[in-house]
Amino acid sequence: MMTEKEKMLAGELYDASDKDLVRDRLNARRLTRLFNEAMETEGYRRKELLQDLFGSTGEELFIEPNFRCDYGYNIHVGENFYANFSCVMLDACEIRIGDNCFMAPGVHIYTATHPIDPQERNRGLEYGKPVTIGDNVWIGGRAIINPGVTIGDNVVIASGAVVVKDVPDNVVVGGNPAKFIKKVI
Ligand SMILES: CC(=O)SCCNC(=O)CCNC(=O)[C@H](O)C(C)(C)COP(=O)(O)OP(=O)(O)OC[C@H]1O[C@@H](n2cnc3c(N)ncnc32)[C@H](O)[C@@H]1OP(=O)(O)O
Repeated sequence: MMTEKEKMLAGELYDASDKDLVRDRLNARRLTRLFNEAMETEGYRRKELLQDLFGSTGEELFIEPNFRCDYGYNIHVGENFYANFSCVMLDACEIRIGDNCFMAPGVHIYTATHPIDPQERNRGLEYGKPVTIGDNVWIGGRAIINPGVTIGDNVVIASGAVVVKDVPDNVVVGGNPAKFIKKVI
């Protein structure tokens, strides 16, 4: 029989009140609290805390506090990752981000979702869909990346975009829902 964690990672309905998942979220809250409280002069400690929190990282990464996530271990960022203030990543499923990706303030990435049917939703079960972001992606301020979205390489997401569908390589998209704006030369 699958554990609740295995179901969560497989994108199946799962019970988030499962004791192992509660423990894992508490650990992520502890690490993010320590990260968010670390002094601006403690760059090395901040980086170590992120490396403990995330599933994998490159050598170079910098996140401006405050940062929030659910589990941390489902987040994989490539080389040279940067996120500005108030980034939120709900990582019930994997969030995979390539190399040289930059996030402006207030970017939210969600893998977590709930059933549309209220009866099913009220049973307390939820599920997730992974998010994948390619290399050389810049996400503008207060953009939201919805569950299940894949973003290609060399993409710019305009500020305030709500990305609900996959985005191909080499384009700028924006708006709610995000649509093609122009090609990246
Ligand atoms: C780590 C950090 O990033 S911190 C920096 C924080 N800064 C930001 O988040 C800024 C993000 N920048 C943007 O959103 C910019 O508008 C960009 C990069 C998407 C586009 O900039 P430019 O290439 O200069 O495009 P330009 O201003 O000419 O606009 C092109 C078209 O896109 C539209 N557009 C521009 N920005 C947006 C937006 N945020 N949402 C929707 N449409 C937009 C314009 O209205 C224009 O449409 P039109 O051709 O019909 O007139």
